Amino acid sequence: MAKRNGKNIKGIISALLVPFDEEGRVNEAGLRQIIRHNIDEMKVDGLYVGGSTGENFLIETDVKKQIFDIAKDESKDDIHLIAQVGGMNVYEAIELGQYATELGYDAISAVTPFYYKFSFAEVKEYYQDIVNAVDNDLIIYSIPVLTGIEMGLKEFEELFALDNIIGVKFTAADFYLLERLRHSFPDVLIYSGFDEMLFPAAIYEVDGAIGSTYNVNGIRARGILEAVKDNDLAKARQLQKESNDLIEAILANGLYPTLKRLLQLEGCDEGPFLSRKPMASITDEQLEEAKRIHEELL
Ligand SMILES: CC(=O)N[C@@H]([C@@H](O)[C@H](O)[C@H](O)CO)[C@@H](O)CC(=O)C(=O)O
Repeated sequence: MAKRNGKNIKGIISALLVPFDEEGRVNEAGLRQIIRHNIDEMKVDGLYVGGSTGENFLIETDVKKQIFDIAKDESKDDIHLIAQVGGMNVYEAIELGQYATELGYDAISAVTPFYYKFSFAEVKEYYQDIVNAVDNDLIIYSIPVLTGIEMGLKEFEELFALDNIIGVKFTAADFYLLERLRHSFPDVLIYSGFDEMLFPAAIYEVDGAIGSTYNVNGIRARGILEAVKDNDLAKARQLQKESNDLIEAILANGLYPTLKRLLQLEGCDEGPFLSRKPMASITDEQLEEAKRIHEELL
């Protein structure tokens, strides 16, 4: 299939949650409901498939492909699709990137390799290897707090100079760096990666946001982007405050189990909505708190 134009991907992009059953298999019917909920109710502009929110680092290559298949099949061409293919295995990243490109994904994304303390030269070669082998646009995924890979303006400049690297998912609270990046690379796509910091990121004119909580809070998030564009900062701040009341409660109760429970309470009710081991199953207390969050904060 022909390469799609990742440059059009802007706005609110949900990092797709994936429900699993007791044996760790994908609950396909539930996954399809989550995708439809994102498209029909949250009105998202796109889905980020295979992110950490999809528990991607806990699953096998063929299951990652299965999830890419289901997301493409269910969403057709209704929204943009980004396939997160990165990890510690560059050969897998290439295989998955080629697979998602064949399926018609608009772009791929790859987290910086983690765990080992890779040098910037190694990180750059990883991206070079992926873009050499995959005929698609690529969005860098930078999340230093979890990967330990810190990059500054100079490093980003080197990566943006590589063919087909079109953007970055910027998951950091470094607003100085964000401002410098926006100023220096007006044509590079920048996505805010921390949902609780969307308002300040929007002030710096990010092109969009990729995050987990948009699965249930996509409408408020869009409101933040629109209010900032309209220069209605009081409204944007209020929406971020409401979002952060919600995000704070979700994080305190356990991110993925709570988001999955909220989706169930929103009507995505087909089959089990468990996490993949070694992530723990939701407890009765967490279920109770999720109910309260749904009633009071959503
Ligand atoms: C570490 C983490 O979970 N980050 C989330 C955020 O959406 C995050 O859940 C949210 O801001 C709450 O802290 C995303 O940036 C991750 C993401 O999009 C992905 O890889 O699935």
